[in-house]
Amino acid sequence: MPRDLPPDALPAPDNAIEIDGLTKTYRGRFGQKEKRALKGVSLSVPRGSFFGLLGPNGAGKSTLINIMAGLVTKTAGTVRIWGADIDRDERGARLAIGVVPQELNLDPFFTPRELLEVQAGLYGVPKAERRTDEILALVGLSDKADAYARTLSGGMRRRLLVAKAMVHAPPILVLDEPTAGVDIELRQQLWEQVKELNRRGTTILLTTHYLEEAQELCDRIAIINHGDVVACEPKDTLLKRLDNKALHVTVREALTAVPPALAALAPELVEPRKLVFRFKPSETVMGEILEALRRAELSVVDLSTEEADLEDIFLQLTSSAAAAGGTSKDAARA
Ligand SMILES: Nc1ncnc2c1ncn2[C@@H]1O[C@H](COP(=O)(O)OP(=O)(O)OP(=O)(O)O)[C@@H](O)[C@H]1O
Repeated sequence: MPRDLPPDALPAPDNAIEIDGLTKTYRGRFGQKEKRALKGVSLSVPRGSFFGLLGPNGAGKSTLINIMAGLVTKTAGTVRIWGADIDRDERGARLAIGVVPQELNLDPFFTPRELLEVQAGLYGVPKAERRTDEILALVGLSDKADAYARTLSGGMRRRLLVAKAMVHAPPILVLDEPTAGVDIELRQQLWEQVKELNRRGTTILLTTHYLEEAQELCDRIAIINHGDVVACEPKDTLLKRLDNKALHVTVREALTAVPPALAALAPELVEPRKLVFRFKPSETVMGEILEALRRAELSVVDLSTEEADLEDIFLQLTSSAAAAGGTSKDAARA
């Protein structure tokens, strides 16, 4: 694929990716029913963001990524990548994006250096502009530059795929479940490298099942379920959505029932000396609970709080979408 403009010479749009009303229906074959994998997805990925696309198995994440990568044909809707419409300027869209696929599909008889050189050739990157050694260093594979790919560990292969997606210096990097099967240490290394790319300005779109990773890495998160977007917000807004906190209190006195003075707060007596108060921080301040405990003449021995995390939100949103028959807007408003 010849390349006219280095991606950094392209005008920088506000949104690295803009998806509007995207639908995909896989035709049923061999008597199977057709499958609506995407049901009118609209999403914007701001330039420079670290964007997480979360969803359970079969939600439609790979379909979405494969449409962006030009591997799957959409049924309807528009997709603009770095300002290039995938229907009208397919090449512009392809040049602006580097995709790290889920499968470790590498030619075993190429070395990392050869692989990156071949890939650079495919994208028409002139020899003088190739950054093979720099990219290998960035993904921590300098010392394996001349080893056959088949001798690399799973984690190294994964990092090589990241390197391969970067040879044409795309301003957007898409990672489809990049840490599946990668051990914890290598996962951390990979994340550090991807974070560094993001700090240097690359927009990252990541799909993952690991909620805690999305929580740690991403600044914006979209949740997709049954082909619908059920949430798309800055991470902090999403985390604030669950207005729920739990206060765990250990008291000196052994209780057999919740004292009447606490009844209005409806705590749960989980053990004779342990009470759990669930409350909405927007409505109840913790001081009110402590004051009620004092009125009930209980001596507090220990206190700890528990905040909602992304996992809670994820479960809440995906289950409410299922209950609502999977309609995105209703679920997102719920
Ligand atoms: N080529 C295909 N033909 C028919 N149905 C398909 C095809 N590819 C995907 N599907 C279906 O479309 C839906 C979305 O699949 P997709 O792979 O996009 O989900 P996903 O969110 O990426 O899941 P996973 O995390 O398991 O990869 C699923 O129900 C899947 O079975």
